[in-house]
Amino acid sequence: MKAILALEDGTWFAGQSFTGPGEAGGEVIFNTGMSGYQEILTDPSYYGQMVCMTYPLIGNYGVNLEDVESSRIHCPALIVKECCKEPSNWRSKESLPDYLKRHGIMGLEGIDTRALTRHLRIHGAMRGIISTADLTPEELVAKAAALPSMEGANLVDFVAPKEPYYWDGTGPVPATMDGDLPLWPENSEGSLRVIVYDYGIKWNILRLLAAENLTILVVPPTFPVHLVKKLAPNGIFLSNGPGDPATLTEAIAIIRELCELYPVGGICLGHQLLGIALGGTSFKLKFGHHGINHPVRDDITRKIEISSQNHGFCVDISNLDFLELTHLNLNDQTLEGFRHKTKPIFSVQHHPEAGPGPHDSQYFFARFRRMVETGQVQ
Ligand SMILES: NC(=O)CC[C@H](N)C(=O)O
Repeated sequence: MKAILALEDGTWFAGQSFTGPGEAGGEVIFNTGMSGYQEILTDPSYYGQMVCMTYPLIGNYGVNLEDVESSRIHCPALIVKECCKEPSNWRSKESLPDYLKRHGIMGLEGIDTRALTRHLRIHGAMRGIISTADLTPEELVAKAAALPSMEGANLVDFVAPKEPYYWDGTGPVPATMDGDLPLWPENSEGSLRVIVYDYGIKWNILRLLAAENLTILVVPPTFPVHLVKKLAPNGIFLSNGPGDPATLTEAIAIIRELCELYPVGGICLGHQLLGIALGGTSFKLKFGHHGINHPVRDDITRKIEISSQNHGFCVDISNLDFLELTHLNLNDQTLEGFRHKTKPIFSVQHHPEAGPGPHDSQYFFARFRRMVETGQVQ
């Protein structure tokens, strides 16, 4: 079925919908991973973003039950050169088109994804509409231009939990409550206890925190500090998530207080919020970093890591002399991580949990555990 992708700047591409009739809108970005489409689709940080995969054949290993990063798909649409309709893999339970259809997500194929990617690289990520409706490209361009911009978008409420929960190894389980106070999981006295702020967390982060033998209690973005104090955790973790970090003023104010009280670590949106809470500012990157082969230098070990990345914003902490830059992106020299010079606080912009991607940065979780245990960043 014919479908058109129209961008806000007037550019448009004609292709085919492989998910039937429909319409979807959002910020159009590209991801350079050759695989990992299932993790990308279910990563809540992609909420509101239509992802164009630069690799030309997507879907050939199908969809399985294990590779999910949350319980649903968050991208409004997936854009590919060619979608494989007959997957072949021992773990596959469903084809990519069936999976997208079951979740009501648009799939567009048959466009020149290389031309689209080059366009976004030159002109920056922009709003777009994909539609099978009988509308002219000009009408669709006007619709795309009327969509809300990613800059200034507060999207966390669409993906974050409303209530505290535990992680049982495979999914979230509602926390036992005493009034408005969630309780730590049973028999967790004596273990290292971490409160995880969930702004749209990827499950692999929870899997890897749990693998460090940390007891986890996951809470919503505006979980108040007075309840944190009652729970007396050993540390705080701030998750990834969608949208513009600067809009999350309540979460930022909470983090600012928490930094005075506990060891704090963060990933991606969590890193950005931490940077802003400590006095930095955020800005939008031209087309963002979305892929699984981004080189990062860890200035603590002087090692180079190939990392998984997915972010459209970045933080500037250059005027804060109490923070030390620990990680640098070697593609564009942007900030990838920092630590506090005197307090147990550190974070990274990339995704050490991979899901999808290489495992070079997974030491983050052991480093986080050591910080929670010793009160010092090493
Ligand atoms: N993966 C994330 O946490 C993304 C953070 C933020 N929404 C950004 O695009 O920069």
